[in-house]
Amino acid sequence: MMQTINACELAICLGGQPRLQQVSLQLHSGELLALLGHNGAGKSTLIKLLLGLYQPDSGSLTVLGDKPGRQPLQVGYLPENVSFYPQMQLGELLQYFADLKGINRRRVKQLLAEFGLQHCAKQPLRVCSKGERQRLGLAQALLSQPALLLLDEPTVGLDPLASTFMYQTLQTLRSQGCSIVVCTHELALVEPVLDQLLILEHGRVAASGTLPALQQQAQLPWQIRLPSGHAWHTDPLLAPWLREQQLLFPASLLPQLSQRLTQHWHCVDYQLQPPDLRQLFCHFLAGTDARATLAEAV
Ligand SMILES: Nc1ncnc2c1ncn2[C@@H]1O[C@H](COP(=O)(O)OP(=O)(O)OP(=O)(O)O)[C@@H](O)[C@H]1O
Repeated sequence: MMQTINACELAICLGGQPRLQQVSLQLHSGELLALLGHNGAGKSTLIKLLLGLYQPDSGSLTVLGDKPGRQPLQVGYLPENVSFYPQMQLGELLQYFADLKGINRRRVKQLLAEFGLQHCAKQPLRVCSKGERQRLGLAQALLSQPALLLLDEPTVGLDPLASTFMYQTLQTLRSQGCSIVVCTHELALVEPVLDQLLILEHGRVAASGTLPALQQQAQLPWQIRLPSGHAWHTDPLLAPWLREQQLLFPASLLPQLSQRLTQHWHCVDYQLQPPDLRQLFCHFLAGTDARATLAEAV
């Protein structure tokens, strides 16, 4: 698998303050990285480094085997607050971006159709809905069929259907070999599609790796929801972990408990739930003040 991003010990100061420190990250082709962190953690700053808009003060960074910013057509970008010329028509604007990148009209038509934007192609941007503008934003990022897509909070303000559509699109792109970095607070939406996670806390890496690796590392309790109609409390092996209709236990006990359920109780219809991304996020950012309230709610 080709390495799309190779970042080693990146650091940058902005406005006289360290904004990123010792940030390392490797991403391969066809992988999706969820870039998470509290507001002001440094997510957008990292994206700007990947685009070559900022230069690191120290550390090394290659994007598609090159210095960042050297292959603009290979990198698609959807900024956080995308604003387009309000008086331009949606289709006209996509064509304008295509012309800037030297891309032909067929691709513009194809993207308008793919993103369900044909009906509003002749509408000025100022009357287009947030969802239509965001789909346009993604379409412009995909004009040149980039190998790497960088998305900064792509679903802010979108309704649940539009957000789901956005993540389905990302999943398709990923399966076609596109590498994706998505910066988001929509943990439930990104969880099923991510390959890797990078959680930033005040510019430093609070956690990074795959979801199973972080689930292992966090050592948060796992849950098994049990079916009703059994006297679970009579089992000396299960009883210590029983809370109403569920077992809450350390991951290391999973083989033992699941064996007990299947062999002793002949129970196979239990639901196993490892810690989810929201719980992991709170766990790894537990020291961050704003996170404390959130952690209590989980
Ligand atoms: N050009 C700049 N000059 C000075 N400070 C900056 C600059 N760009 C970003 N910062 C500061 O660096 C910190 C990280 O900002 P950044 O935009 O990367 O955070 P973020 O994680 O994307 O936040 P959010 O989730 O709120 O979008 C913030 O404190 C921000 O004010």
